[in-house]
Amino acid sequence: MGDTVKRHGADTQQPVLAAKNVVRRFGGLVAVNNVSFDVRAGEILGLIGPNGAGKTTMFDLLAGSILPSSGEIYLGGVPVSGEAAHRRIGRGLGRTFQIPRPLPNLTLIENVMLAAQGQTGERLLANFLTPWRVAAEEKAAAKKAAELLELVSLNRLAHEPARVLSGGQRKLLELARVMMADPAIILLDEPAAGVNATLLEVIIDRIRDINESGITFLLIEHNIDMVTRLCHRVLVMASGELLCEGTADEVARDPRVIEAYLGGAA
Ligand SMILES: Nc1ncnc2c1ncn2[C@@H]1O[C@H](COP(=O)(O)OP(=O)(O)OP(=O)(O)O)[C@@H](O)[C@H]1O
Repeated sequence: MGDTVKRHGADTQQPVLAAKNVVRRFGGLVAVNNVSFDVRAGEILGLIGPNGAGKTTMFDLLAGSILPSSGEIYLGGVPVSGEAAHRRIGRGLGRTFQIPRPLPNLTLIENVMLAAQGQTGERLLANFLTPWRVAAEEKAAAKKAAELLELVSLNRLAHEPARVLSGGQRKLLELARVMMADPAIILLDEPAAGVNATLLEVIIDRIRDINESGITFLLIEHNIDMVTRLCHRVLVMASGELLCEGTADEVARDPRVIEAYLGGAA
């Protein structure tokens, strides 16, 4: 796990992840407008809002794929706004994408192993000088990858090429891949999109299990049933701004939220 962020129970006062007055402009468009929020250790926080609200831009800012025009992002209390995405992964931030793209011809287990952080085998000189250490690390990574595939209910397919997977199974594989780096918090981008009803239940159960093991989640999701069942708290964005926050039931009844969705649909 990253040094910066501890799993919940270690320090419940400090938010795992925080945005303070974050602004992101694309030319004249303000995609994220002065947004502030905390993600508390151990929670599953939902991020919802109509199309174009700024949710994906917010994820890109949190993960470090893009930098804010102003404002600050904190990971475990440490300011990280200027840090590259891979540094934030090292600090305990994991992220999945709406459309996962595993390497189709590699097996599931190989795909998960590829996500391992800082393997000695990646460094040529170390590989040459300490081959026994590389072999031991590879064995440990294979064991961990197998356990993670079991955790996401894909162990049966561990030695199949990733190309055989359905869209929903790719989401589960993506979850296993992200877990390989021992994240403290995982940003999930639309885990329910394009997933059939049976697999959706598996995904909900697995996210719940992983959360109960101590990992915090922030998830963008349009499937309100999933949000209601999983999220302890929900943030609503519209037109780049944070409109309100509360439980799923509270925000669903909020007239500003209803208005934002009706406006977006018009
Ligand atoms: N790279 C970019 N260049 C210019 N405009 C962008 C860029 N990325 C996003 N935008 C604009 O920023 C606004 C917010 O987009 P964003 O994708 O963050 O919304 P969203 O809430 O994730 O929407 P959806 O639910 O449809 O994915 C939109 O008006 C979008 O067109």
